[in-house]
Amino acid sequence: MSGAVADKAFVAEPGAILGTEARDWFALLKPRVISLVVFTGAAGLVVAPAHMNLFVAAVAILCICMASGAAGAINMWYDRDIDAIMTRTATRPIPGGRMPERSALGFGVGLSVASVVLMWFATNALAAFILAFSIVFYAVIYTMWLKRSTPQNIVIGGAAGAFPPMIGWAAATGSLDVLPIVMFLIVFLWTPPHFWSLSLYACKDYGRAGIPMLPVVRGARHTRHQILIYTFVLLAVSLVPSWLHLCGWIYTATALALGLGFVACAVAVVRDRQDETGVSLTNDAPARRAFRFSLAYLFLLFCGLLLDHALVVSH
Ligand code: HEM
Ligand SMILES: CC(C)=CCC/C(C)=C/CC/C(C)=C/COP(=O)(O)OP(=O)(O)O
Repeated sequence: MSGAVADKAFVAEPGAILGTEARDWFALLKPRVISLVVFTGAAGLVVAPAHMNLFVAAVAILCICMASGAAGAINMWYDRDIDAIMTRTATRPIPGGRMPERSALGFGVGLSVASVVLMWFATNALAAFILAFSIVFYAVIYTMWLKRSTPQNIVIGGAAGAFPPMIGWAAATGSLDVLPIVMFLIVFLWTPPHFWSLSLYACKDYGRAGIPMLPVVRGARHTRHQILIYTFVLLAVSLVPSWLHLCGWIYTATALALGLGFVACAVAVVRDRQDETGVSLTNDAPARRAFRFSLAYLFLLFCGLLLDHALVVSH
């Protein structure tokens, strides 16, 4: 969509109250998504072997929050044309006509710069560098390039959302180690089954918007099998910290139980009743369940890691 067209679409409501505007700025940050992103970043910071000043730790977590929100705002600015087409995203602040596109871009870029500078001053150059790289990875490499060009978009682009545990660890220690790299790999391998479960039932939306998501390009049957493969690999990689004796039994039991639960969800997705083209005859009930489970999986796995760190590893 050209700037002129989008600007015409923006009609400032004369009676707009501050509450409505604040809600739109907030929505631009994709707050529910960043809550989990920030939690994984905080987990990386907490399990790192360093005694960090509480105030500095809080500032570092705030920087991850600002950066992921900023990247989300730039994503919404760039994707305003396709967001207007998809039912799920049509009421977002820009396609909904409640925010001028340039304001969203300025907000995203300003917040990005502020988050990186603040992280550098508060912690160290390594954490600030990975933070900046994550913003560029999500806002430019995923959003502006991969998302519209390849069905592997979220496999590669998923790296953006996997960096926060490394950022948290780097903020605390000024360096990296095996555990934050494995935490990166866990989020990286979790992203495809997380997103492809949703894309199975949001497939029509993506098709109409011309986004080459896997079920649109390769079909639902292929996507179901890919989900199953990734959950198996995720289960194996989630146990690496146990094999390397970086975690204790609480983490191992959590990873095993959650991993088997995720595999069971994926098996149900593969076995869903389908027509001859692989399209679900159950309104994608198993895929919807797998998506919900993916959110619980990542949250609880990192809870297990934190609990393990508090009760087992540090004693
Ligand atoms: C490229 C990678 C990813 C893609 C393409 C993706 C895509 C999506 C999409 C399309 C939704 C639905 C949002 C909606 O209904 O408006 C969603 C929801 C969600 N995603 Fe992801 N996601 C990715 C990575 C991540 C990461 C790394 C995290 C956190 C670590 C995450 C956490 C969440 C959460 C918490 C929700 C639920 C939001 C809600 O309830 O509205 N996602 N994701
Ligand atoms: C520290 C830092 C900068 C981290 C970045 C973390 C982050 C925001 C990861 C991406 C998660 C996400 C919402 C992807 C969906 O994008 P989409 O455009 O495919 O989804 P949409 O259709 O809902 O807009």
